[in-house]
Amino acid sequence: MKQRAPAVPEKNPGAISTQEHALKMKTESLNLWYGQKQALHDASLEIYDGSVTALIGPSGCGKSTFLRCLNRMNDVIDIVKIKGDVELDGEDIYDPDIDPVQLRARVGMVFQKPNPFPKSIFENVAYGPKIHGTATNKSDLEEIVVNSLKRAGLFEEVKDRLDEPGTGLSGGQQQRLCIARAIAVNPEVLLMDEPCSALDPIATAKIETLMDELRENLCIVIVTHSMQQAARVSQRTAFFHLGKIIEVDDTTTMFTNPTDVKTQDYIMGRFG
Ligand SMILES: Nc1ncnc2c1ncn2[C@@H]1O[C@H](COP(=O)(O)OP(=O)(O)OP(=O)(O)O)[C@@H](O)[C@H]1O
Repeated sequence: MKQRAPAVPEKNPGAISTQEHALKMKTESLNLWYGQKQALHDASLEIYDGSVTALIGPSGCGKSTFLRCLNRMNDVIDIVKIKGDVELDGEDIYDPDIDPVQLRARVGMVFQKPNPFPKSIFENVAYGPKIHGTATNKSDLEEIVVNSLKRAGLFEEVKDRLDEPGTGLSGGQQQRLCIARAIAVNPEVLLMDEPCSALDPIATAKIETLMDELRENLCIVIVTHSMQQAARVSQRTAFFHLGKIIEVDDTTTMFTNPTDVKTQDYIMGRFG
């Protein structure tokens, strides 16, 4: 059965003013090849502070590839070649002087499948601050871990078992643990690649609420297959098709009055 266009839910956070929110990241004419196969074509996007940007589009259109360009996660794939600009606060993140490890502390990432380390809950969150040297002593570290777990909405559920393995938590709790781990190093941008696809509706709702709280202090870019989720959590949406960004606009406009016929067809469920 064909999917119907998602009504923009009442919970939709509404548009942000791109005048009032600082431009945090920007891609310009971004092209990416996996060997001979071009996966991104001249992708240009502006990403604003204090907002959630949703990347939507049919399977294989390049959403995850684009997301991974924002913190150079594609660097680890040998056959990848990239051309074009990606800026963070006006600085080229592909400049040879930029250390990708430091960059990934500023632009953190949460993946589709929760992937806690095989360590305790405490150690999962303490890992980043330890390797980046953000905590100078034990009590600093404890404070960072507790605060990160609180910000990720997980502390109350785990406060009595911080020494137990992170892998022993439920799927939704593990994903919030991964969010706590990502925010423990105070990233400025958080990339989320289908963070709720392995979660039930209650765990999904918790993550969505969390995203709305977290965006006060950072900017979020989320890849989602769910148009309803894009409409619920994001202020801006970019529609991808065959490696191109076809349309980008504030989320309400995108879902109620898209300009491009391909966007209309996708959100009406005519393909994808
Ligand atoms: N490591 C890789 N090596 C070769 N090709 C790849 C690799 N990763 C992705 N691709 C190809 O690049 C294109 C874009 O893939 P990508 O995963 O970015 O799309 P997507 O929109 O995120 O898809 P989905 O919604 O199914 O996750 C696809 O044709 C895919 O097969």
